[in-house]
Amino acid sequence: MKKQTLNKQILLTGGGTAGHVMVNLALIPLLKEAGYHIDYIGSYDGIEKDLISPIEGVTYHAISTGKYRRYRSIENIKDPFKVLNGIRQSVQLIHKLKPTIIFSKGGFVSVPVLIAAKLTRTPAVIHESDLTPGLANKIAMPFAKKILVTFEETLKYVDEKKAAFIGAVVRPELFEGSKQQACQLLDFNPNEPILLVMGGSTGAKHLNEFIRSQLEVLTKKYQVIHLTGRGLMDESITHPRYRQFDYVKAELNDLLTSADVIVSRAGANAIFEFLALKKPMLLIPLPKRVSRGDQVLNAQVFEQAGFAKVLDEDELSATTFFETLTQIEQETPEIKARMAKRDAKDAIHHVLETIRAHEKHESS
Ligand SMILES: CC(=O)N[C@H]1[C@@H](OP(=O)(O)OP(=O)(O)OC[C@H]2O[C@@H](n3ccc(=O)[nH]c3=O)[C@H](O)[C@@H]2O)O[C@H](CO)[C@@H](O)[C@@H]1O
Repeated sequence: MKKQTLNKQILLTGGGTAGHVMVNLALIPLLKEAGYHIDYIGSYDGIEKDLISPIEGVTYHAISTGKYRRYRSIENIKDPFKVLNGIRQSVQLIHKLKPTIIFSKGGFVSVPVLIAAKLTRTPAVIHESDLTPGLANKIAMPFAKKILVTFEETLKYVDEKKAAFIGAVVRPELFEGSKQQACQLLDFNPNEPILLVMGGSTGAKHLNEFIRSQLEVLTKKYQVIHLTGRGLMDESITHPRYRQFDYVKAELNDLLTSADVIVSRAGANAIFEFLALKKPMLLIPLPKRVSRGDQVLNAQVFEQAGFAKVLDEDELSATTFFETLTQIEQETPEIKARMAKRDAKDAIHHVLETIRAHEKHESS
């Protein structure tokens, strides 16, 4: 009798910002270990291409995608056609690759893939890291088999029969950072305080400009690491106590570990990483007027839990900024004690178990 082997073929998707790729990055090593063939659908030029395509053992497929903009633009008329083309390409890829399951981390690139999943009756599991679901995940929810969420509060926004609260997925390598290595790389003194600024994977122009305007005062007390976002570095600034990077990959764990305090936007992945590494944080969320307001809600939950202090971007001034930083310094032992009590869930294994529970069982 011919021996039957289980065909484990997974199709991953998600992108647009790094936040929509991180869970996939954490998942890929586990999937490889479990013997999956891994394909990834992303856009032609998004950050997911840069982060995923170099990974050995993962085949990256680029498709045409559209995006929803909150402002009037000619692109809003062209984009539905791009999405239609992306659906056609995804259906073709699904027919060719025959995945037993699709896992989506959200972002606009995932919309055509998930519509194609529905058309081809391929089971899909989705993950939402923000407190309120993003548009792509909202579109996918009715036909997803399971919706995994990072915030417990998200359960009230999704179909409770399908949803599971799993906590934050944090890449394991982030726990392996070394302050000493960071200080060597940066030529910083390990005995003096370090403040890290992160504007989110796509950067935050307003936050970047504000930090630069306060550098003289800030660097008197802190050595400053500034992650500006792609293409947003200001090469004209050279200061012995200031280092800027547009986007860091492998060294991120050292840089985060070295920080005594973090000033950041409130992207879901980043703030849970700071929490996992027990870093007190001052959050300046992306305002609701330029987004769907997800970061404002993420930040509120962290403030209520006593993990973060939050400043509205419209209230940001030298006075409010330095007053809030001083409060954080004074309360650091209590903040860290609250963070230490936080139950660290093994979220990434929950993702893998859910995938296994919902995939089609086909033999080859
Ligand atoms: C503008 C926008 O739409 N932002 C959204 C996007 O944010 P964005 O992708 O910016 O934010 P997240 O905090 O979720 O993720 C950023 C990720 O990039 C990593 N990182 C960052 C800088 C760097 O130099 N190197 C690096 O590896 C961080 O460690 C983190 O894992 O997705 C998040 C999760 O859905 C949302 O909460 C944000 O509102």
